[in-house]
Amino acid sequence: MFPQRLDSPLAYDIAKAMVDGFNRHYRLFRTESARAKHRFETADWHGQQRAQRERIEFYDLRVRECFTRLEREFKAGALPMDVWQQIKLHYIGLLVDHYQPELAETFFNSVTTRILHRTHFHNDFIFVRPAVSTEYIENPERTARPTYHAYYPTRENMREVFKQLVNDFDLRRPFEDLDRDTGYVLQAMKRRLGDAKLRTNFQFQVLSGLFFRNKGAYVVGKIINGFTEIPFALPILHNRHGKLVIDAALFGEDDLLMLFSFARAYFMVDMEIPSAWVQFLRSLMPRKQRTEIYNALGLAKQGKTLFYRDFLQHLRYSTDRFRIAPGIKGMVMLVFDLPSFPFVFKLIKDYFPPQKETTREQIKAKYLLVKQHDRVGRMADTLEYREVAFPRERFEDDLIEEIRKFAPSQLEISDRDGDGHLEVIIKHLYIERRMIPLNIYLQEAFDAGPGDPHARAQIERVVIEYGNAIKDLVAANIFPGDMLWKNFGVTRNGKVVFYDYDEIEYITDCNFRRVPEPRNEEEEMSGEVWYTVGPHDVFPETFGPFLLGNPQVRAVFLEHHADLLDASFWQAHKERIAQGHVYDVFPYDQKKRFNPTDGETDLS
Ligand SMILES: Nc1ncnc2c1ncn2[C@@H]1O[C@H](COP(=O)(O)OP(=O)(O)OP(=O)(O)O)[C@@H](O)[C@H]1O
Repeated sequence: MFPQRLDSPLAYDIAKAMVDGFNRHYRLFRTESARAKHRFETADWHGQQRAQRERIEFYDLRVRECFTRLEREFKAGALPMDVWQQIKLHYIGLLVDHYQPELAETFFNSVTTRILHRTHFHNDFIFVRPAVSTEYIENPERTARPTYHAYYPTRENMREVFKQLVNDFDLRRPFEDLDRDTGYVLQAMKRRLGDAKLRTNFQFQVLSGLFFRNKGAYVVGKIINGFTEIPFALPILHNRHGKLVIDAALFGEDDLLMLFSFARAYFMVDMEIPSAWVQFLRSLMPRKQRTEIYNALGLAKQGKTLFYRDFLQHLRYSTDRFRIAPGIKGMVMLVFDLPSFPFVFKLIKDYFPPQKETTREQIKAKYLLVKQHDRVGRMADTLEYREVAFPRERFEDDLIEEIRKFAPSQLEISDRDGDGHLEVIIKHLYIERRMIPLNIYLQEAFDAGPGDPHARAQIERVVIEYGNAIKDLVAANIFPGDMLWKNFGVTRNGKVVFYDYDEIEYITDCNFRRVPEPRNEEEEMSGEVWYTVGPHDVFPETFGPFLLGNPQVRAVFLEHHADLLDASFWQAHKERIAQGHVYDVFPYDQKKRFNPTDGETDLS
């Protein structure tokens, strides 16, 4: 019921305290993101990675701070519900001219859901749906930086305009040869545009801030010509002499999707009006959900909120049932999915078989490590949720039985909100993109038979990709622990991504060893491991028997990735990382680089 009067003197003060709490959060978040430019200019790669990691924590810290303030100053937990309703209305009022209203609404939800009882998690008290529009928000001040700039080159001045576009980012480090790089970019653009006539509206629209991640900075924009729009991104890197170079020109939605993939670390971008950035980015990648774009921009809580809204909407408009996910069941994770929805839901089992010496806390710590680490396009991002309620009638009975058997502590079946509908409530779960498990993918190709050329090509491509995935992980200082095919998935665009995190370790914590020579015949003939093995010892030459049973797989693997079976490969990279080296990992095809010998090479 809508209150006729806002008559609680406390309600405004509380709403104001919450907006202040959010503003403080966004100010800190933005400052940290803006500092990425300086870190890039000064080649502070460790600092960049540290900041990427630490920024993820900011949100929860600010929510906790705000919650504590409300409890201390206003005894928020004891307030009657009509006051809470007024708080929401005041809060909406305070957001009328706000530049990040959607994020502020999410912040409100994060704070209030810590205080209110679950039965009040509806639109009267929290923002189940958004209330304040994010359309057409602009900062009217003349000095404010707009979301994007438009440039209108002609054929004659294209080179000059393009150089201006790059110089407008005001990078405080010289380019080695911007004129040369401009030539590369314009050539690539010409190839892309073909002999299309330049229309009167021909222009470049470019987001006004650079996107920073690891050792790269990216210009992101689009070319508009008549009715055609071509998205583009230009990676800027340091070359081996510490000078800046434009390393490639990426055109089209597919290349941008790779750059903004869910399997990479979040970008650092200085944004005043994030919704306007999201809108622009969506125009470049219409197939990418808004939730994933917010995630890629480091606004992961907003991504989470939108994901949940999209998920509820999907549930309402679908009829299929949650089921045990296809593939080999996990020993520590219980995985289920909804066939019509492209994500999987993972919960940690209550007990594990003896070979898995781990605990719920350790597994959570590994998932957190992946969230905070550079995922280099090879580890899926996860969204973590607590107390998720699903309609009971949408669950298959054998899935319920499975959860009851392996994770009873995580399961509640009840009608908590008293609306007459039974719900399955899962205490803690991770949600991540569904992929085709690599073992299933390979099996399908094996089943097609060695005479099928398409299947053979598929096996070859995916085995090479698998080795590349492991090498990218190595570059990011990650040892996957368990490298079996079943722990990797194949994405929509054919990339191989790792998703089983419970055994990962830092490469620098592992001890890569050769299997010692047997000292006598008895040891030699022994089918058992006869040498002593420390807790962090890894014997790469023993990977083969588990992975390479199939002759075609074996041949392809040995041709491209035999080094992975050699302890010295791992040990050498471990040493370089330990010395402080940060490897380049390119979020685009190496073939697209203008000058592949520039800078360092990656591991492949
Ligand atoms: N993102 C995903 N997409 C598709 N299927 C998945 C995904 N994540 C997990 N699965 C399926 O669930 C199974 C178990 O998942 P996962 O490997 O994470 O569990 P685990 O308990 O850690 O496994 P292990 O027993 O190897 O330690 C996988 O083998 C796969 O079949």
